[in-house]
Amino acid sequence: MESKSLGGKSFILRLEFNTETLTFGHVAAAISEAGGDIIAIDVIQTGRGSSIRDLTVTVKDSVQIDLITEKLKALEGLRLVNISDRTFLLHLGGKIEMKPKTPIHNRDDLSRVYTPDVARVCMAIHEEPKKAFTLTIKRNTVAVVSDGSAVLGLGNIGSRAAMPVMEGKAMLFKQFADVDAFPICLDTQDTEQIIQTVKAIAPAFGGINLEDISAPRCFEIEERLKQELDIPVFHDDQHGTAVVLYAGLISALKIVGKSIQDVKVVVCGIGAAGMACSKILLSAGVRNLVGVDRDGALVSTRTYDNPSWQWFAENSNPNKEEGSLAVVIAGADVFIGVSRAGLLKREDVQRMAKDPIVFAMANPVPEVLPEEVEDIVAVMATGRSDYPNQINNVLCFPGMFRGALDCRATVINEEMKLAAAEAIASVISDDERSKFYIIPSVFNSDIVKTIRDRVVEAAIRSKVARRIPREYRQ
Ligand SMILES: NC(=O)C1=CN([C@@H]2O[C@H](COP(=O)(O)OP(=O)(O)OC[C@H]3O[C@@H](n4cnc5c(N)ncnc54)[C@H](O)[C@@H]3O)[C@@H](O)[C@H]2O)C=CC1
Ligand SMILES: CC(=O)C(=O)O
Ligand SMILES: [Mg+2]
Repeated sequence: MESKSLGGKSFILRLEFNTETLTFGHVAAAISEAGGDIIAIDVIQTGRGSSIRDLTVTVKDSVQIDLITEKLKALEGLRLVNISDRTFLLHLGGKIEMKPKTPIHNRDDLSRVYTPDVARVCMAIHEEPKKAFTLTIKRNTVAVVSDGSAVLGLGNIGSRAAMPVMEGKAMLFKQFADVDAFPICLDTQDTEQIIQTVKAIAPAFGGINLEDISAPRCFEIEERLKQELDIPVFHDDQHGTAVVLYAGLISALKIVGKSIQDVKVVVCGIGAAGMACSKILLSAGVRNLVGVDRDGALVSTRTYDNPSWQWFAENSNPNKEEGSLAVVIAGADVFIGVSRAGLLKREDVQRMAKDPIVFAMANPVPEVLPEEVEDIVAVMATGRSDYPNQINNVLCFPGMFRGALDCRATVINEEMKLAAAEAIASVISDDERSKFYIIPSVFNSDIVKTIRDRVVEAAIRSKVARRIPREYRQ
């Protein structure tokens, strides 16, 4: 994978230099010539004739870090003490921790939080199981469950390697919605074992967020768990992505002045995300939607072993278009990529209809990088945090679960998903909307609350709420 497309990186260089033979200007010039930007300087130690400094340097391409190192090593009087990758530093020891809500100072405290007094609380729950929601962490917890089979667009990298993403999701849950989420990476990719394991851990949780489990197993796992558990089960890559995509597309279509019924949409990658994004668009009125996977367009003149593809072929592609992405992209108004890096070429975009909308949402590297096509697209979005228009399920899942937990919903249903999409779309006014601002940022202070409120209202309306939050009580 090309380092450039993984985005800018920042490193901390610890340098010791002889201040009698070398000025800081020499050091800064060497870094700049090799393509680095110094964004912070910390003086660690100064002594007679020498100085130790930490320089935080950003580079666009990791090749530049080698150039910087070479240039610095060539400077007489300078010692490169250490290089640290800031991203790895941030991951040292993991990104999250658990903290007690009250301190335990003495034996009396100990008796109450633990044995003997805890037994009375246990028995209260035993007698009335729904008290688990008031007397345990259940009312605020979500399990982020993965089997490591489709981690971002990195593929089947396994459960250990999936942990940094799941910790990241847990972190986002807490930071944006104050939900206590637990990363749970399972050492099995067997559908039945995953279902049974999630069922077995469910008592501790108010909701289950399935993450990065590949299609088609993810469909059965989610369906079965929805039927067999009484707490919301939500496959984020399917529904979180579809909700945000739908909100983004409504907004982008306003920019180009096209209507959802009239556009040709090509979805590349009919896996978990592609299937759900397509379903939401078909139910929103898209008539001409063509799905493309490894063997080209899914079309009803062919038969598929994968039942979800068979359904897809029978419910899309009305003109029975066949061929590769490069073929079916002709005349498309919208490209939605939820597949792999680099699959969409500039020549493909040139063959799209006037004012093309390109949502290249594969992570970490999109189907096409914005800089490759920005001069020929009307609206461009990616799933990443380092470009404008981030279409990413992070905009949905914190507010969605905040709402579902607050009303103790038994499920997350279609009404709640639609409410979340409308909430996201409502945060940007027509005056604010532009080709670089079709979707609110996850840092928009209104986003989680707006989604949460609409989700609670939808859950109450559709009778899946077990608790009516105070502000909705008559
Ligand atoms: N921006 C966002 O919020 C999200 C982005 N994604 C991204 O979407 C991608 C897919 O994720 P999932 O649906 O969870 O994985 P998945 O494994 O369920 O689906 C991926 C699909 O892409 C297909 N594919 C692979 N190579 C292809 C090719 N050369 N041409 C056409 N199709 C090809 C696979 O056959 C599969 O059907 C990943 O890159 C992921 O990071 C997923 C969820 C959310
Ligand atoms: C954003 C996300 O969930 C993914 O790329 O898989
Ligand atoms: Mg994911």
